[in-house]
Amino acid sequence: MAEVIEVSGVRRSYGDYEAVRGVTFSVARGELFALLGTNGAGKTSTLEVVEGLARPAAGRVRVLGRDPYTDRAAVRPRIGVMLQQGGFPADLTAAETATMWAGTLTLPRPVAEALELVDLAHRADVAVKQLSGGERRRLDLALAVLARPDVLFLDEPTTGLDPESRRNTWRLVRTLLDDGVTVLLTTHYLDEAEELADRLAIMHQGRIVRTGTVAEVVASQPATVSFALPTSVPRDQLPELPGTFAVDDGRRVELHTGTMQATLTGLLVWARDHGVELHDLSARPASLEQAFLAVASSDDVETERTEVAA
Ligand SMILES: Nc1ncnc2c1ncn2[C@@H]1O[C@H](COP(=O)(O)OP(=O)(O)OP(=O)(O)O)[C@@H](O)[C@H]1O
Repeated sequence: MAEVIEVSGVRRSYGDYEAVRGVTFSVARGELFALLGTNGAGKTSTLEVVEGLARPAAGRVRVLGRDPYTDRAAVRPRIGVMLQQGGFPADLTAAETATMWAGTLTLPRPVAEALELVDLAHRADVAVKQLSGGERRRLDLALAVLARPDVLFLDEPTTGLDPESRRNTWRLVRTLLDDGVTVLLTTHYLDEAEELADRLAIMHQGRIVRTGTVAEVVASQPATVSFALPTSVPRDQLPELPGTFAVDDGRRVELHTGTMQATLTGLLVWARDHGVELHDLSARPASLEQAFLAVASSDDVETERTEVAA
């Protein structure tokens, strides 16, 4: 499948500070790729380079086969951009804002259709300054889809939206993907990434530290098997199983394992052979949140180590 977005070894600096430190990924047509990461990880800095708003200090970017910075005139008409903070003239209405923006485009959607797509048709004649934060966000999205873009960049598109509006936005994004639009998204909402992303990357301190499908990224973390041990069974009678035992003050036992099936089999065979009934037995894979937190905390440890060494 043809790659619509290709990013290879991209670096970006602000003065002496290198915010993006060699980022590589690609996105195929009709695919949604999500960039996740801690605050300041470099998501927006990366997105701006791919959008052609900034030149990378090093590396190569292609969008629809062209350099989005040097070949901006060719790329810009085919992309839609929803920035983290869109600036609108406050006194224009939503419809006037969209009409003004449509005037800069070659073959825009009808303004009414774009507002309808983001559920703002009923607010068309309301001045931007009177729209709520979430409504402004949706107006921003309407402008991004006005040009019928082949590639859509969404920087935290649902921040500040109520749950229903978020779900409506997700529905719109899915419709666009079905139509073959390619989407690069940044978000702090892990459920949003789980809902929408075909593949994702977790960035931290300017680098991609995990990437793949949600399932692949989650599989990098241990699953949890837990149960309550009957009081009649001493803890030291538990079998030797792969994974770490974490026994709290009560009778609850937790195992963290990278081989859930083998661990469960060992546990259940032991329980059967010893006539032990395991109460509240549960086995669950890691969540995307756990994978995310592991990335964040592993670097915290590194920072702490550095501080101790210094
Ligand atoms: N214009 C700028 N001048 C100097 N430093 C900047 C500038 N823009 C961003 N940075 C720094 O670069 C780093 C990456 O910022 P960036 O906005 O790309 O992160 P992010 O992952 O999008 O963060 P967030 O989740 O908070 O939006 C941060 O340390 C930030 O302070």
